[in-house]
Amino acid sequence: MTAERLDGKRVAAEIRQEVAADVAEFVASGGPTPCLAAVLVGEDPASQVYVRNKARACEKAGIDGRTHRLSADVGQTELLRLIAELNADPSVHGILVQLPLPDSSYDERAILDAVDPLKDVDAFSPINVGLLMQGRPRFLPCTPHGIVQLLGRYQLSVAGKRVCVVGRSDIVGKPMAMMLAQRTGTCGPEIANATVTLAHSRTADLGDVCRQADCLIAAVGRPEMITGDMIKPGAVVIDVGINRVGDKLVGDVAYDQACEVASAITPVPGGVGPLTIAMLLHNTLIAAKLQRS
Ligand SMILES: NC(=O)C1=CN([C@@H]2O[C@H](COP(=O)(O)OP(=O)(O)OC[C@H]3O[C@@H](n4cnc5c(N)ncnc54)[C@H](OP(=O)(O)O)[C@@H]3O)[C@@H](O)[C@H]2O)C=CC1
Ligand SMILES: Nc1nc(=O)c2c([nH]1)NC[C@@H]1CN(c3ccc(C(=O)N[C@@H](CCC(=O)O)C(=O)O)cc3)C=[N+]21
Repeated sequence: MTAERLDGKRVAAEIRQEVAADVAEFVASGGPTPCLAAVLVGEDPASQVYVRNKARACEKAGIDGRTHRLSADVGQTELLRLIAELNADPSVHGILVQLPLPDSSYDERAILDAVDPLKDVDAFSPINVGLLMQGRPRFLPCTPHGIVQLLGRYQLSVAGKRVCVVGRSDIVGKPMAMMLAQRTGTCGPEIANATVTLAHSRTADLGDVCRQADCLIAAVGRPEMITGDMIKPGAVVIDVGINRVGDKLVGDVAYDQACEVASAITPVPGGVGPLTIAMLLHNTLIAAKLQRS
């Protein structure tokens, strides 16, 4: 079998056009130009790329994208001061603090908690996590939401099926598992009602657990750790991993092997990454709408 390539880049472009049209309509109706403030602390090269891509995407969608670059040693107090300033600035609708922060001198939890929940376009604040958990989300976290959109637009239903999410981070794995297990309509009309297994580094017999899955979602951060023998024939494989190996980007899935077994798979690059950015733009427009009313 040669798996269908799920083109995240194309679907992301489609979503970005839809967001651009919605932004234009919102502004034409007298709304303010949506504005996203990204905060980048330090010089991490991957973060630089991501923030640059995001700024370009904002511009194309008619969103005002601002980047606040701080040196790695500004410190907790200064960073909290900037967040308080952005919270209080009515022209800023969305705030994103790029992770990871440069070192352990920052209390990441306290910094993310400081972002006004109405401007929390990453959906990392406790209130937004809680609302999602309860099935009444305000913002959906960007990466899992991008995956839901991709599955929906390729009409790959997971309803009633077994999904295995590998990785239990607060950014990807945990909210992904939660979203796919929700009732119809909770996270949009597209995708719900899966039977979800959430695997992690303490999972026994990971290969067996993965092989049960009709849909396998890898968000681990280990290059090509999901090998062909861990995939159920005909499964849909979503590779969230972004790993820099030498000068190449590789996913968490051994792509060539997986293509022989899976029915559909996302590539890296060009899979989940571009969708994350598209959903961030979507959330920025939602934030602007929330703050208008
Ligand atoms: N495409 C995109 O838009 C995005 C991509 N990413 C990428 O996705 C990957 C994961 O990121 P993130 O979710 O932040 O990851 P984290 O590093 O926060 O978490 C990794 C998870 O993988 C689990 N894990 C580690 N080793 C194993 C193993 N051998 N077997 C099973 N599980 C294991 C960990 O388990 P435990 O909890 O037990 O430690 C943990 O739950 C990274 O490559 C990252 O760059 C991230 C965000 C967005
Ligand atoms: N507060 C916060 N929110 C995030 O959403 C967040 C974060 N911090 N920190 C890091 C991770 C990672 N992440 C990516 C987004 C897009 C691509 C992306 O566009 N990738 C391109 C390739 C880009 C390249 O060439 O390097 C692709 O996969 O095709 C990658 C990774 C968001 N994250």
